[in-house]
Amino acid sequence: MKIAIIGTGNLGSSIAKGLINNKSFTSLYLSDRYPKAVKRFEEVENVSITNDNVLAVENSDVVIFALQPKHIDGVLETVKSKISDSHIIMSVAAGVDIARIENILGADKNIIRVMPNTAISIGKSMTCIAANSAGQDKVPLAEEIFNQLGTTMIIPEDLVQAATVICASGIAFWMRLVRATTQGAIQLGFEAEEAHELAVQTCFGSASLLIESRRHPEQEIDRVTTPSGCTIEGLNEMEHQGLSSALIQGIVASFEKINQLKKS
Ligand SMILES: NC(=O)C1=CN([C@@H]2O[C@H](COP(=O)(O)OP(=O)(O)OC[C@H]3O[C@@H](n4cnc5c(N)ncnc54)[C@H](OP(=O)(O)O)[C@@H]3O)[C@@H](O)[C@H]2O)C=CC1
Ligand SMILES: O=C(O)[C@@H]1CCC=N1
Repeated sequence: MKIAIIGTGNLGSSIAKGLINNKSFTSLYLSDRYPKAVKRFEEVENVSITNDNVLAVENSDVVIFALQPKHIDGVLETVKSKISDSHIIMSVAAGVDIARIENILGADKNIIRVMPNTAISIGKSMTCIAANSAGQDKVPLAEEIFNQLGTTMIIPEDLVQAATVICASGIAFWMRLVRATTQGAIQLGFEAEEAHELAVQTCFGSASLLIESRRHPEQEIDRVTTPSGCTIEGLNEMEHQGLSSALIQGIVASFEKINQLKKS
């Protein structure tokens, strides 16, 4: 598969790293106006680093646009004459809907909105996928690419904004929870590095338990909360302080913001 990534900042370079680790391409063009974040991939076989977006499009079948919303329209305009009916156009831009891309490239082009997160760099992304009408038969190919880089879910386009908040911004939300746990552990007497290790491994164990047991979180909580014990004491205090409510309100605030971005 001949793949191009246009825009190799935080997310574009993470996708590149995941693809390179997995060797899941026959050629990979990485294009950015200043491709510094991917310079380290210069020597990788079949990887080309460029600042020529047109060259990248011309030499690829799948083109992933990993640009900020404010840049994507301009870049699409400059490459649109090179985009054919056989190209598969993917965009990860938050708040940029398929209609906006169709307005520039045409509704007859295969357009797929993909929403991964930065864990794609280590093959652990939760990636949501939604396609336009023309691109429906290309969805299995998108699944094939992104299943190698984590887990995928096909969703209707009107849920992509919500998926962005839960899965893409979600990385930051979970990181903050890990950091808070670390701060708590330091207060209880651990060195910072030890506290970090304890927090990360416990977080990893919790997610792994849910993935492997397929049980509801509350069932796992029941197995930890000894009656009159310390766990329920801590959990109840967290809820008195608004833990669940704060998380839900944060998710809703993030969703409201992404909907404003869509209109701007
Ligand atoms: N970061 C994340 O975790 C996630 C991001 N997204 C979405 O992905 C998109 C990219 O985000 P992110 O990677 O964080 O953003 P970045 O700003 O880190 O990356 C965008 C890259 O595109 C480059 N660029 C700008 N204009 C051009 C151009 N004309 N030609 C080629 N390259 C260009 C930028 O260069 P320069 O720096 O010089 O402007 C930058 O390197 C956004 O739309 C974001 O909403 C979605 C999910 C998760
Ligand atoms: O914060 C943002 O707007 C982008 C979209 C999701 C992750 N980063």
